[in-house]
Amino acid sequence: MKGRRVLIGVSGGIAAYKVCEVVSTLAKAGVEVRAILTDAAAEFVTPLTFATLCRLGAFTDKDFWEPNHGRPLHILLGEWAEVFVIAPLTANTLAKLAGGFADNLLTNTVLASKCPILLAPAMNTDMWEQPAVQRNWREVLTDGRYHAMSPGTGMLACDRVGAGRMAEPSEILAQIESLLYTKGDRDLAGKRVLISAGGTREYFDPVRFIGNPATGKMGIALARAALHRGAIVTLVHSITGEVPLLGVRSIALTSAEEMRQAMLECFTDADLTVMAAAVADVKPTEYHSQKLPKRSLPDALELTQVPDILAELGRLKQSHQKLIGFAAQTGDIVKPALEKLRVKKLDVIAANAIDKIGSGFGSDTNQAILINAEGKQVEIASCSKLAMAHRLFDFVMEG
Ligand SMILES: Cc1cc2nc3c(=O)[nH]c(=O)nc-3n(C[C@H](O)[C@H](O)[C@H](O)COP(=O)(O)O)c2cc1C
Ligand SMILES: CC(C)(COP(=O)(O)O)[C@@H](O)C(=O)NCCC(=O)NCCS
Ligand SMILES: [Mg+2]
Repeated sequence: MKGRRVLIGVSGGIAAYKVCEVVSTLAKAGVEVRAILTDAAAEFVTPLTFATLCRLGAFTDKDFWEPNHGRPLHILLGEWAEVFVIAPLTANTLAKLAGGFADNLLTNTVLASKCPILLAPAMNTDMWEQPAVQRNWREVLTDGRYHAMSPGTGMLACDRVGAGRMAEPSEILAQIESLLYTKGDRDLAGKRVLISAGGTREYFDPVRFIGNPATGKMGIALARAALHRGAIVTLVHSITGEVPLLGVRSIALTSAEEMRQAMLECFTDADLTVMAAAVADVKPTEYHSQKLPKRSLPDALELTQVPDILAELGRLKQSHQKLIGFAAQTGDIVKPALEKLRVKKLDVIAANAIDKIGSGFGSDTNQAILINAEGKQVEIASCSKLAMAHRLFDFVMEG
């Protein structure tokens, strides 16, 4: 994202305080950031705070009317931006966007720009659910230029729990990264994408299990990337902790057998399936429903093979469906990946060197060699898992 240009529009809601973190994270990643504040936004967070975090400056309506910019400020900023983010988006500014109004720097810059615009509304539940607000929201989204970060449900600043909570900074940041990558293109629009994530656990009593270090980060990145490209996404995951993905159908489970059932159920409808989960290959043969006392623990554990989900999906695959696998390997990664691609009838495999620094389990970055059924290979150098997800979808869509 280094050197890319992101314009942040802030309208007047209390959620503006969380956008400081978005700006700070972008600036630290080397992104060129500028901010526009409405007069109401400046009541919540000062332009000085945003200007300092941005490094490149924050602008208000006072600047809009200054005669010394050379060319009009809204034209300069509109032409400069590669991605425009409006967060928080107030009911008031949303109404202006829906109507095409331009009575301040922020809304003039919207009309004087052509880049994709990411909208993150935030407001009290009664405000959000107002028919006029909902009408405006539907109206703006008919314009493909706008990308929605729909608000979530949770605790609001008025001490109420309900809809209207602004998307979290981490989600906004992820979608900015996607928009910089795709330039707003939705090449997976209407496609059903099924993704598995995380590492399964095979318990032999209520507290002890066979597992692996997978965290689900690659699968979550794939789900985000697919969602940002317009897909209808289902995420089947065995991840401990919350999966905060709004707009993704999420199925939580624990064991390989549960994952098998869920994947088989969802697979029929899927256009594209990516198996990013690390599924245990074996499970303890016996399960004890009560915790075994230490003294009763066996010296050796008898194991049984678990069904190979990916191979089963490969056998069920129809010609219109695409199936993508991951091969987490150490040492020579290409040879075993090619074998897995062929045996399991995959369309694409990502050969993943898990013994390299900044790659594989738990890390935020990844590197891989992508291989398709025709034998084409592309090496992807270390990048964020979200960037890896986009490179993978590009590779699949290019054929
Ligand atoms: C304390 C306080 C909190 C507010 N929070 C929100 C909010 O979360 N969402 C919203 O749409 N409006 C909120 N408003 C109302 C807007 O600030 C008001 O509609 C303003 O005119 C918006 O102007 P702008 O869209 O130009 O920024 C709040 C107002 C106050 C005084
Ligand atoms: C205000 C806030 C950003 C607080 O988030 P936080 O709980 O993570 O600190 C979040 O609750 C939110 O996005 N709320 C929607 C806007 C809102 O509450 N407006 C005021 C209602 S009167
Ligand atoms: Mg395996």
